[in-house]
Order: sequence, then C-alpha cells, then structure tokens
Amino acid sequence: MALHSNSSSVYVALLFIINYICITAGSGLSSESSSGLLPPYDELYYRGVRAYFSEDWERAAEFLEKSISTRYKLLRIRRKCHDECLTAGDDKISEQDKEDMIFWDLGVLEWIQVRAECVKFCMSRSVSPAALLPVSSDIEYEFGTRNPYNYLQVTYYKLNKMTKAASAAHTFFVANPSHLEMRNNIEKYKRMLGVKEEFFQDREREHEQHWEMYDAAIQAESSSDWLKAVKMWNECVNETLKQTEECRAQCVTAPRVIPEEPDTVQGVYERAADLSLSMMSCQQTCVTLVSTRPGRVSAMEDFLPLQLEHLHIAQFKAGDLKGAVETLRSLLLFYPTDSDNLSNLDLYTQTLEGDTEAQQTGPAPEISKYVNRALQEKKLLYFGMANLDFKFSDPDLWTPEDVVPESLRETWRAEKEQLHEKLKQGDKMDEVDDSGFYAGGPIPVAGVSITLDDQGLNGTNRVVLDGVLSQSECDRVMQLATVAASAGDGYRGRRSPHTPHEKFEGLTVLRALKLAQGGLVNQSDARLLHGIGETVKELMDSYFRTPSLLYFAYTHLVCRSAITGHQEGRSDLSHPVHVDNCILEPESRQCWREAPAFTHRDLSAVLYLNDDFEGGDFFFTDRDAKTVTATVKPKCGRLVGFTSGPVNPHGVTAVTKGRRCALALWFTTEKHHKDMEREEAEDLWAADGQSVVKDEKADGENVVKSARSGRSQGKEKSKDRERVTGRRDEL
Ligand SMILES: O=C(O)CCC(=O)C(=O)O
Ligand SMILES: [Fe+2]
Repeated sequence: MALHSNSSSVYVALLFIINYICITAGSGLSSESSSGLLPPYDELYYRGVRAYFSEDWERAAEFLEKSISTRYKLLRIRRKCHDECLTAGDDKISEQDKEDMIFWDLGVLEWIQVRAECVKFCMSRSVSPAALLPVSSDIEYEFGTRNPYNYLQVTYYKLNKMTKAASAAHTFFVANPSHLEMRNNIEKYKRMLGVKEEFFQDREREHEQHWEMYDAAIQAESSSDWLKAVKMWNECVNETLKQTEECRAQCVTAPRVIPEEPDTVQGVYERAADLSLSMMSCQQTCVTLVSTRPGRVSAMEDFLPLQLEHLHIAQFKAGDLKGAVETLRSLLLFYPTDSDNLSNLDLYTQTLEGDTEAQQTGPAPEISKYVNRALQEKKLLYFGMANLDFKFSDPDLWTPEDVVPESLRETWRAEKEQLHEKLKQGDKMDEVDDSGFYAGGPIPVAGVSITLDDQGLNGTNRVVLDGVLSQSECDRVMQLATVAASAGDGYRGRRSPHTPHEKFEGLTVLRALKLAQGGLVNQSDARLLHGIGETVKELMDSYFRTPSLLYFAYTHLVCRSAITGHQEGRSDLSHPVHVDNCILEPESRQCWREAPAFTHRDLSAVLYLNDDFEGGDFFFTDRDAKTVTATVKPKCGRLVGFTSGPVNPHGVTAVTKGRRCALALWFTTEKHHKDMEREEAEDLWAADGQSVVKDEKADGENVVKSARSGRSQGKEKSKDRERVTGRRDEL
C-alpha cells in the first residue's frame, strides 16, 4: 500500500522541521502570524503547555487560548475552501464513469487529488505552510478530548480568574465525566465565594447544539406537544446535517503523501486506495462523531434515520400529513424496503385521500442530497479500493449491499454476526455505565458507612449504606405510614400493581403534610420524612459523582404487606425485575429508554425502615433478568443506591408475611423533571413561616412524562408491557 511512504514521511518530517525553524525564528506566534498567515495551532498548543509547566500562567493562558481559537479559524478556512472547491475534479470522475474498471481507480485518484490541490491552494492564501500540514494524532486526540481546557482551568485558577476557570473546568468535564480530579475541582469551585452557577459554561456548546435540540424534541414529545416536537425534530435534523457537513468538509484536505506520478498499475491502485481510505475513514469518523454525545463512549446508532422516524410521527400527530409523507419518503431513502415505513406511508397516503399533491410529496431535498452524496462517495471510494485487501467497517447501517464491493461484504457480514453474537452473549461492554455517574465519592454524613460497594455487589454504580436512620427515626416513619394508611383517602391501600398477593401503600411528602394539617399526624413527622429525603440526596450526590446538579424526581414511602391466606405456593415476586429508567427486554438484553419507563430518572435510592417481615429481599440481576448478582436484606437505616439505567436491573422477592416499608427516591439531572409535589409541600411550609431546605425554584416548566419513541412506536417494541403510573411520576 505504501510504496512511497518512506520518502513521503521524510518529506513531511522535513517540512515540519523547516516550518518549526521558521516559526520559532519569527517574531513569536500570534494568532495571525507576521505574514498575516494563520500559524499552526499545534505549535501554539505546545507553547502553551510548555509555559504551563514552567508555571508562566500568563503565557500559558495566552497560548492555550490562541491554540483553541486558531484551530477554529483553520476549520473555518478549510470549510470555506471546501465549498469553493466542491466541483473541482468532478470531470475526472464523469470522464471515467462509463469506462473500464481499471480507469475508474485512476479517475478516483485524480478526482481526490485535484480536489485536494484546489483546497490546498485556496487555503495557502490565508494559512501558513506549516499549518497546512496535518497535525499529529496526539494533537487530534488532545483537542478531541478537550484536554486544552484541562490545562486552562488550572491556569485560570492560578491567575485567580474564577469565571474562566469554572467554564474551562466544566467544558473539560462535559467530555470527561468520569475524570475524578476535575469532579473534585468543580466541587471546590462551587464552594468558593462568589462563584455562580452560570460560570459553568460549556465553551464547546456551539458544536453540540444538535444534542440540545434532540433533548428538547424528546421532551416535547413526552408532553405530547406535537407542534413543538415537529419544530424541534426539524431543527435537530437540520443541525445534525449541518454538523456532519462541517465535519466532512474538513476531510477534503491536502493529501498526507506528496503526489508523485505512480509508474505502475499497482502503484495507481495503491495511491488511489491510500487516498480513498484516509478520506473515507475521515468521513465515517464524522458520522460517528456527530452521533456521539460528549462524554459518552458509544455513538447513537442510525442517528439521522432515527430522527426522521421521530419527526414523521410527530408530524402525523400534529396533523401535518403532507410533512409526514415528505419525512417518511426521506426515511425511505435510507431504508427503501422497510415494511414499517412502507405501511406507515400507506396509512398516511390513505388518510390524505383526494389530496394527490400531498400524497405525492417527495423526500426533503436536503436529505436526498445527503443520501445521494454519501452513496456517490461510498461508491467511488469503495471501488477505489476494491482491488485491494482493505478491511474496515461502515457506521451507516443503511448502506445498501450493492454499493459495497464483494471483498468488503464478507468482512461486514462477519462483523455483523460478531455483533449479534456479542449481543446474545451479553458482552462485557454492555455493562459499561455511560450515565456520567461515578461511584466512590465520600460519605459526608456522620454515622453512615459503606457496607457494600460495586465490588461487593458484583456490578457497576451500586452501593449499600448503613446507619442512615436511627431506630427511633425508623419507628416514627413506620408510625406515619400506619396512621396515614388508616386515614384512607389519598393513601389508597390497594392491591399491589405487581402482585395480587400483596397490598401496596404509598405516601408522599405532600400527602404527609396535608395529613399533618388535618391533625392526623405530627407536623414534626411529616418534616422528618422530608428531611430524610434531603439526607439521602446529599449521600447520593456525594457518592455518585457527576458534574450535573441533582434534583428530586419523585419520593414516596411504600409499604408492601402480605395478604394473609394468599401466600400458598407463591412463585411470583413482590416487584418483578426491572430497570428504573428504561424498559428491559431480557431476551435481547436491550433496555428501551422510552415511555412508560421514567426515562428522566438518573439515580435510584431505597431506604429501608424495618425487617420484621418475611421475604422482601432486594436483588440485582444481570441483563437477562435471571442471573442474580447480589442480594440486599432490608433493615432499618439501610440504603441501597444505584444508577437508574440498564446496568442495574433489580427486583424484590415476595413478601410472604408482615409489612415491609421503605422510602423510595429517584433523582434526576433534568431540572424540568424536578418533583413539583415536593416543591408544593416546601412552599406550604415556607408560607407557614417554617424554614425548609429547598432546591432552587422550578423554572416554570411542567413536569413531563416521556412518550414512546417514534422508532419503537413503529415497531411496537413494548406493546405488551404495562406499568402502573400514578398522577405523575410514581412507582
Ligand atoms: O423496594 C425495593 O426494595 C425496590 C423498589 C423498586 O425497585 C422500585 O420501586 O422501583
Ligand atoms: Fe426499581
């Protein structure tokens, strides 16, 4: 493959040295060098890092900032030049289009080179020769992982510029949520006098806007605000296209190797393959990059088609049938034979009976353009490599087989099978918790100790704490449950939603307060229930470290009582195995983050109050919902805490005698999902002149429930599952 690699790498190294000499001999690096040309940002970065280690904070800040801004300038220039050179070299392809295959390779080679030369020439008008060279993979990695912000936060801290230090820390942490040191730094910043929440700005936010839109769209869907959902999904699709385009534009650049006339047919193939491969892998990286949330390990599968699925359903629900047909036709460009899509199209066109114009709406032009271009490029590049033995994968699940040369198809099939196998066997990778929480933080409450951690519980992000409540506190809360139960109204002692053999009772803080107002329970006991929640929140927040703020999502006191005479030969569970924020499908080991699951729940905690009952053990399982990985016996003051996602399926064994009471709490990082009932109780206390520890005020948004995603709606993934939902966020 690399016939010329030796000579070319020497050349590159030489250029690097020459440029380095030129630059260091120059009048110091500014973002615009003395020639007016853009200097290489990697050099600026090295200078910044060097100044950092010499503790020259002023210069470190100057150069690190310059390296960041210069990199962005370079990206913008490259983008502009890419646009200017969009059609350069196209004639080379069309000339070869109908010719013999052997010339195809040559055409591809010429096309790439002509384009690359055009871009290079365009860029050389504003970029210094050194900055035209590709940066090393180390530098790419540094910037990709936002490491410059890691240096910057210390630098600004040393310079006592707290606003900048906090935003640098936050920017780094967003992409590195399990970075312990930064987590601790952020905690420190938060405790500093004068540091405000708004200091924690993500400086790279501009490049992640599609994620904000994605979340807003899901949220609008959840509250069945279909007009807003349509708007947000449209914006999300457009922004995703824009980000992908921005990224791909960066791929057409000067070839890494210096063009030489290859003199053999083999040489032609190799050159074509070399260039095709680097361009192709660059473009594929873009698809993956844009589909990966910062700080997450894996990309969202099939990101763009997924959004289109949501969009057409939202359009349908909002009554925009013409829009729905258009979106569905766009989706069909990716999956032309998908039966769900085709039957949905049938449904939409039937509903539009009489309106032939709307029925015949074609796909959105920007999606057609995207798909056509992607396919055209794939065809060219794959065939450019067809005669060589390259193995690589494609991040687009929708790439049609006929575009892929036979030599690659086999590799792909093998990969797909491997993936399938992995899924079946529940590969260890599945158990990576990408929730952004990281177990192992300090326990800040006196008298509370860790009984079992991840290791003891055979899992990830799980903990058992003891000593959270004293016996007298447990007794008071148990008493509260008893009185409240007998009070009837609102506290509906009813059959358990999970089993006919148990009675299930629940009490919220607000309900306790109302009972206290009615004189049925002591105010101090209602306040105790509230206060316990605050303690649990403090413990969870501290132990499961995260950069985000934590809010109560829902809290209730739950008692499960065995119904006497109904216990013979029971084989069911008090609470079947489930995951708190997604719907577990044990057969495929998948967990669907969609309604009716409470998708906004991030952390779960269960605080036990008693042990004078039989059965009722809490247990964690594997994703198969069968293999028990750990068991926890409830007792007064014992708390089991865990992240609410797919790494932590759990259940409760049958309560066969007596009454088992526990305070169950869920926390969320999504402010708009904070528990409004709790707020109401706090407001009532405050109005009564009683001080309350209080979360910040809600921002006026309603608490929303997630709706089933469009994707699964089409496929009826969770048709048979039922979950009992209360007034808002219950159970
Ligand atoms: O009561 C317990 O031990 C667990 C309850 C639970 O998992 C839930 O309510 O989601
Ligand atoms: Fe649960």
